[in-house]
Amino acid sequence: MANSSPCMKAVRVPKSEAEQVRRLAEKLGVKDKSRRITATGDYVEIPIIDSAESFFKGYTIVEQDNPVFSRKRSLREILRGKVPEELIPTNYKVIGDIVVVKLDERAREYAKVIGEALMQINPCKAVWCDYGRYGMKRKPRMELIAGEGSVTEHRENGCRFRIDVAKVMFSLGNQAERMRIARLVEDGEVVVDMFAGIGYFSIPIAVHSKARRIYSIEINPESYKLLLENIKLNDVGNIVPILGDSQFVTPEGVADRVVMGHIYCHDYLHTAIRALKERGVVHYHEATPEAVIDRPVRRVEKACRKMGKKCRILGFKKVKNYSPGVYHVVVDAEVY
Ligand SMILES: C[S@@+](CC[C@H](N)C(=O)[O-])C[C@H]1O[C@@H](n2cnc3c(N)ncnc32)[C@H](O)[C@@H]1O
Repeated sequence: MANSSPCMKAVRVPKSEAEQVRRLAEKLGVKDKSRRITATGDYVEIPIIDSAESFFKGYTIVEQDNPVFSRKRSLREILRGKVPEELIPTNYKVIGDIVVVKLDERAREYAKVIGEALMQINPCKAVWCDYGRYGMKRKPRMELIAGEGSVTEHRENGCRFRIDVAKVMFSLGNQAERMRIARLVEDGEVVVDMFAGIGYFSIPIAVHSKARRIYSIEINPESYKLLLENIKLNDVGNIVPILGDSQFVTPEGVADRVVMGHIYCHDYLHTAIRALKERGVVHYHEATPEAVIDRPVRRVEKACRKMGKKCRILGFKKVKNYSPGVYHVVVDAEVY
């Protein structure tokens, strides 16, 4: 499996250019907010997220050996004496101007005070507690614990996403993968995004590639509505949004590439293969326990065999840790 240790990249610029580069990183949504901007001598380092280096061509990219982290420590400081040390969250995510935090079962009685502390250290309008996702639609179970509002605009990789955190999921951990796929798309390709959501993959593909057409299929009307808004927001004209179950509405024989961005979608592999032209690439996602780490590859190979097709595994990559001992992985396979 590809190395997945967290990347601590930063753009190193002379002080005089720091503000300009910071603004660019913010605008593109690629500034790593978990680390602080640091200055050494005449140079400033602006932390950026994994795979964002290509936005800073001509600048020096460094791997930070001693990154300075922000926020987490101050959350601990604010909550010391109010919340038992071991129940203070060590991690949370910022989506646009909303903070989303997961709390240990025992920390829930302190939800309000934790929410207020998070509002103190983040310029945000609301804090939501995330109780996980359920069903094939991956609907989040969320509770408002401070502030108000659930709709926000998140920027990443030069794309804008309008999102309602109370209604649809958003995984910041998939950010690098979304950009990786967009970069693989070659000029003139037709792409099918079988689990489009609010446009997680479709929007970056439309923004960063010269795809001829992207069929974006989404079953949940709430996500579909946001997908339509995001198409407008990013001013892209090559996405064909389709509301429906991809098992039934996926066009056949049209695609150079199919994105299966759902971690429980092995039952849809045949549909994905049918969507391809004579030859094409499938990006198949799965949440798989470490003990059966080769299961996703086996499933792709089996589906191809059943359909009388051959396949060549182009890549197998960990996207992120899903839960203890379970990985979210992606298989890239050429099918012909
Ligand atoms: C939550 S997204 C996956 C997240 C995404 N890969 C990312 O980068 O963050 C999966 C989407 O697939 C949709 N979905 C589930 N089953 C579907 C189906 N049969 N047809 C079309 N869309 C489906 C869900 O409603 C959801 O919006």
